Formats: sequence, C-alpha cells, structure tokens
Amino acid sequence: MFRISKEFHFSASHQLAHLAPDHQCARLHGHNYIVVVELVAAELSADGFVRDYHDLKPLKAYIDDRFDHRHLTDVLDGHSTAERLALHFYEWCRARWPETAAVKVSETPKTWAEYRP
Ligand SMILES: Nc1nc2c(c(=O)[nH]1)N=C([C@H](O)[C@H](O)COP(=O)(O)OP(=O)(O)OP(=O)(O)O)CN2
Ligand SMILES: [Zn+2]
Repeated sequence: MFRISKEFHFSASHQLAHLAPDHQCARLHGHNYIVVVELVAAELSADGFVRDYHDLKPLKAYIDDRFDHRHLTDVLDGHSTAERLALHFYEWCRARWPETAAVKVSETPKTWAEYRP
C-alpha cells in the first residue's frame, strides 16, 4: 500500500464546559491545532500519486474559513475535543477523497487524537 499525508494548521479557542469546574479545560482557552490527513491506495495514478497534494487545497480553505481564529464550541455540534475534531475532518475528507484513511489532530505539542475506522 502507498500512504501519503498532509498537515494543516489553525488556531482557535474552545471551552470544554461539560468537564468538572476544576478541570483546566473547562475554562476558556486556545490551541494551535494541527490536522494531519492520511490517504492510502494500493496502486498509483498515471501521475505516480496516491492523490495530488494539490487536490487537498479545499481542506485548507474549509479550515481557514470555518475553524481558523474561531471559537470551536460554536463551530462543532457537541464537545470540541480533539477526537471529535478528528472524526469531523475524517468525514469531511472521506466524502471528497475516498482514499482518506485517517485523520489525526494535535492540540498541544504533546497530544494527538486519531480517527481511523
Ligand atoms: N482525550 C482528550 N483529553 C483531553 C482533551 C481532548 O481533546 N481529548 N482536551 C483537553 C484540553 O482541551 C487540552 O488539550 C489540554 O490538554 P492537556 O494535555 O491536559 O494540557 P496541558 O498541555 O496543559 O498538559 P501538561 O501535561 O500540563 O503539559 C484535555 N484533555
Ligand atoms: Zn483545549
């Protein structure tokens, strides 16, 4: 199998208000998010690609328009956890690019959440 990935960045605020009041993430705070989309294929296109990285530009536009410098609590239905962001971006990508295999999201330099069906 061939496997490619591309990374996207955005900054946003959120608040996990459902957590206990003494949990730090129950307070309004922000992250510099990283989204990594992974695509797989058993065979390459005539161009030698799983998919041209250039084809993924609509995801950058979507992130810039809907997520960058937004309050994620208002953007996502439900809790704006990294896991739920990974699922959201997976479903968005998979609807456009059937080679989508997984999406992972980082909120901090030490944390990653991945959705891979
Ligand atoms: N499984 C998850 N756990 C947590 C999430 C999440 O999305 N999924 N989110 C948060 C917070 O929003 C935020 O990411 C804080 O993470 P945490 O690593 O606890 O915070 P720090 O960077 O301050 O951690 P240090 O260990 O002090 O460096 C919380 N949990
Ligand atoms: Zn957070």
